[in-house]
Amino acid sequence: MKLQLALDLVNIQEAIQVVKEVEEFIDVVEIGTPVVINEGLHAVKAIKEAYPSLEVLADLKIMDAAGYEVMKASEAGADIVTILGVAEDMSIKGAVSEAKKQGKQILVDMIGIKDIAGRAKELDEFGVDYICVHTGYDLQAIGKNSFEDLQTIKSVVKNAKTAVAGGIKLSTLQEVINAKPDLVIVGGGITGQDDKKAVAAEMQKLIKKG
Ligand SMILES: O=C([C@H](O)CO)[C@H](O)[C@H](O)COP(=O)(O)O
Repeated sequence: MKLQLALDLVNIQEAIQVVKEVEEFIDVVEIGTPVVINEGLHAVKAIKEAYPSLEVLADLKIMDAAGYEVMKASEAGADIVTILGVAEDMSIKGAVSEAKKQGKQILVDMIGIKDIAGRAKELDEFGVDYICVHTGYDLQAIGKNSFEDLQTIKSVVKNAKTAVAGGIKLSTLQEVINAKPDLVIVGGGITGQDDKKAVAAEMQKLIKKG
């Protein structure tokens, strides 16, 4: 099980600084969608250059022009690129095909999907690397989480790795770990804390313990 740090509300310099604090406790750094919107793929390039030993995920949440966008993110240094599960099958297949060509991975974000089990089964057949259940900020605001959806994808996905994101905190991490996802994504649960290093260290400890 890997720990991914999601960076959403920072600029490039702040991102580099946050990663410096928690580098030893994380496996993947996510350049979040708001950062890509503000800074472009330069943010992906800067983080990969600063931390070449960490995997970098570009949270593009691709909806169309998938092959092209995966190619550009890959050129910037992304190891994993995200596409939305609601995208057309053709777009998902295009993303997978380009990622394979580039030696990269595709994570499908299931945000906004109603039939989680049905779509996860289809996506699993397309050869995506990760299927990620995700409660975005707007639904977190009304108290939702993705813990039940994680159980759902765990029960139907046979090939892809599973991931979970959305409002995970130190206090809720054990519940997530119990469902055994391959990747746990944490943003504000680390970046919003005064002692980011201590929280990330504790999270890594819990993940290693299982
Ligand atoms: O993908 C995300 C969100 O849509 C904003 O881009 C976040 O990275 C993801 O939700 C993880 O962040 P937290 O919810 O703060 O843990």
